[in-house]
Amino acid sequence: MATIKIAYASMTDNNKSIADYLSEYFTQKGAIVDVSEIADTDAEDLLDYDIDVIVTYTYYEGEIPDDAEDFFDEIKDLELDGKVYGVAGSGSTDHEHFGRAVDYFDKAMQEAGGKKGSDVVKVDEEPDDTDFEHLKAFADALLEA
Ligand SMILES: Cc1cc2nc3c(=O)[nH]c(=O)nc-3n(C[C@H](O)[C@H](O)[C@H](O)COP(=O)(O)O)c2cc1C
Repeated sequence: MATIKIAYASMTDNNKSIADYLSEYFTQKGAIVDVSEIADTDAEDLLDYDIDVIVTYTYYEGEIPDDAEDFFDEIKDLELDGKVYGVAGSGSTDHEHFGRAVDYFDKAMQEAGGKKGSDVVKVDEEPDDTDFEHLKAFADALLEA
């Protein structure tokens, strides 16, 4: 049975909805899921699970959220050694750098030696039914990676 960590950053709950959806879906599929806010998570915790999922908003002009900065920096010191990961997140297409924090985390996890189990998923503001379909495919790809 796969163990999965979902670490998320969210101010107005769009990314919390994504994390909650993924948590429910993985649980339905028989995985053991642990969900926490990035601000309360040590990056080293990622080493304890079979699959790591990061869910984040993007802030300022395409930046990592303040509450995710420490966690992001800690990822650089990890040796993920082929561990499967995926990154998703809600941003806003009203901004020039739509969902860029998602790409930053994806790159950091890859550079730390993670195995990308799915393409990233970016959501425009609140997730709708189409987004949930994309998130389901994202979750399935991670389980199969
Ligand atoms: C001041 C500010 C700056 C933002 N900058 C960006 C940005 O550069 N790129 C982006 O995709 N979204 C940007 N956003 C939009 C948020 O990432 C988006 O609303 C997201 O859904 C918030 O997620 P949350 O509800 O989980 O907090 C910005 C929002 C605010 C309030």
